[in-house]
Amino acid sequence: MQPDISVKHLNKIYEDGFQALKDVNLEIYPGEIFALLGPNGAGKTTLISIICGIVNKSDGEVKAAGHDIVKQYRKAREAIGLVPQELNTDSFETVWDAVSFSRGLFGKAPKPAHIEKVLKDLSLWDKRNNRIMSLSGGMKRRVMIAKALSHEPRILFLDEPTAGVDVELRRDMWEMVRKLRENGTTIILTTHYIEEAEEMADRIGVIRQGEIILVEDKNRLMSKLGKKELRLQLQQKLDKLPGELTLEPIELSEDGYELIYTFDSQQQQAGVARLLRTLGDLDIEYRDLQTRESSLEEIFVGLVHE
Ligand SMILES: Nc1ncnc2c1ncn2[C@@H]1O[C@H](COP(=O)(O)OP(=O)(O)OP(=O)(O)O)[C@@H](O)[C@H]1O
Repeated sequence: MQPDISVKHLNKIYEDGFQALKDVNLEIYPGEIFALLGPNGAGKTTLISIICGIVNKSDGEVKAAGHDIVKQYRKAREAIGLVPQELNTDSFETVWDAVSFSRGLFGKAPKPAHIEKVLKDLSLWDKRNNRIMSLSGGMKRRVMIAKALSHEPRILFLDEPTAGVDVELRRDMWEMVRKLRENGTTIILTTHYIEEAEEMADRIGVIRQGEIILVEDKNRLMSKLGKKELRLQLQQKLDKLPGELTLEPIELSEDGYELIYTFDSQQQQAGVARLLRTLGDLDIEYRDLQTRESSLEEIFVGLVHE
């Protein structure tokens, strides 16, 4: 399958000499939801801006929908809708006019039926005659998405789509993004909210200091890098960890009443079974046990701070 976005050996050095992207390689396929994660200043916006033709690359090759973003600028740009981080919504225009106008900017002939569909999909139809400045923050965000979809792009970039929005609206946005994907749109989003990536993404890319350090299917990432923790509450206090247990990644709590065993999700069964057998052999009794899985957040923090 031909990727919708293809980035090869991309570098970006800003005029002041700062290298914001270092040999970035990335492919994103039709119909995916791809989440780009990275700490502040990692290069997420720079990467998106280059793909969308807003910032010039230093070198490398970037294609959108099979079109080179420099040599076939128009075609590449036409395939992309961008919802930027900064919302520009002080407009006196009505929702309908603003969204229709955006379509015109791409040189596309008016298509009221499409604008109507976009507004309905985004629950903006009732507001079509309202001025944008009179809308709530959440509605304004939807207008930004409607504008980005006005020219029927197959790829949608969302830069921090839910920054600063409340939990309810965030859930609404997630629902909406899923609906767009069902209609065949490829979606690339950057986010600080790991929960957002965990909830929505099919694949996750992690960028740190301008380098893509990992691209992985979300579920595989969680099972590959996720850790599990087993906590055992002991019947009797232990003064120190018995020698038989020191080979395992196991700790004794300060008060001596709890054993904490951390293991990779993949080695789960063998390790836990062995541990429980050893405890039995040593006559160490426990009265309760709990397990906990690490979240994507913990995996992410581990990755970017390595
Ligand atoms: N025009 C510019 N000139 C010089 N350096 C820049 C310019 N724009 C961005 N940078 C630097 O490039 C790096 C990457 O910035 P970028 O905005 O791409 O990061 P980001 O991952 O999107 O961060 P955030 O999550 O904070 O939005 C930062 O160190 C930033 O200061």
